[in-house]
Amino acid sequence: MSVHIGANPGEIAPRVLMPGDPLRAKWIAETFLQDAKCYSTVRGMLGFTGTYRGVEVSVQGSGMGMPSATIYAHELINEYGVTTLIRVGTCGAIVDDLQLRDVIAVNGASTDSSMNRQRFDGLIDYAPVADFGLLRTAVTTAEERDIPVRVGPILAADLFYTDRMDLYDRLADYGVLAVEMESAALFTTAARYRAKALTLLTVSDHIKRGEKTTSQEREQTFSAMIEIALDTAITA
Ligand SMILES: O=P(O)(O)O[C@H]1O[C@H](CO)[C@@H](O)[C@H]1O
Ligand SMILES: O=c1cc[nH]c(=O)[nH]1
Repeated sequence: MSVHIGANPGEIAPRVLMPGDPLRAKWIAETFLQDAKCYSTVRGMLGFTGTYRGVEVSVQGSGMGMPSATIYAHELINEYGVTTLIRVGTCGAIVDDLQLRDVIAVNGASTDSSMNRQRFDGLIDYAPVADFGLLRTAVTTAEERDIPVRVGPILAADLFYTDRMDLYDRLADYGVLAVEMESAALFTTAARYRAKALTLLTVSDHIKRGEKTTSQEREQTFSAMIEIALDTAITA
């Protein structure tokens, strides 16, 4: 057992899907995995291992925000030998040509978090990026499944409720598609410990247009993203 994950050694697969929402983890395990078993209920941050097309896959909730996601990524890699982490999250779009439920494959994550400023003494603006092999597999998989996927960069933000919408407009001018709250930390942690990481997101909100999905939809309905993530995970 690690501090925040109640699994015994060997109970977590080398490939892990990471939704922020632990109940999305439960839904993924129950809907997509065979013989899924819950290995951790610590802090209600549920984790499951089962098989997908005969390959062992785990699903671990990671919570909201970069401090929480970093704890789970760190322990999965360093205490359970996880080599592939695929975040399956939700996001708020900030560009006009994204619609609710569109899927994004994230290639890089800008951030307003100070975590990497601490790592590099404020001297370097480190660029957290996705693993290219995972990204390529996800795009190919999506094409094979006929699921449209937008590849591009996002902002990993500390604030869900911002009062600096002007900065979102500026980021959109620079090609940033959407905002979520974990990927910069996930990509950085994976790079630091030589693991591979990717983020797939489903647009749950349009921040500029004020459009939203329900919490039930965020928990239980973003199947296209999960199918791409699972196919990518078992190919990794
Ligand atoms: O749906 P998840 O994966 O939690 O991701 C997004 O949703 C949460 C905010 O509602 C943040 O964690 C954000 O990154
Ligand atoms: O971080 C997030 C996630 C979903 N929607 C948002 O607006 N922000």
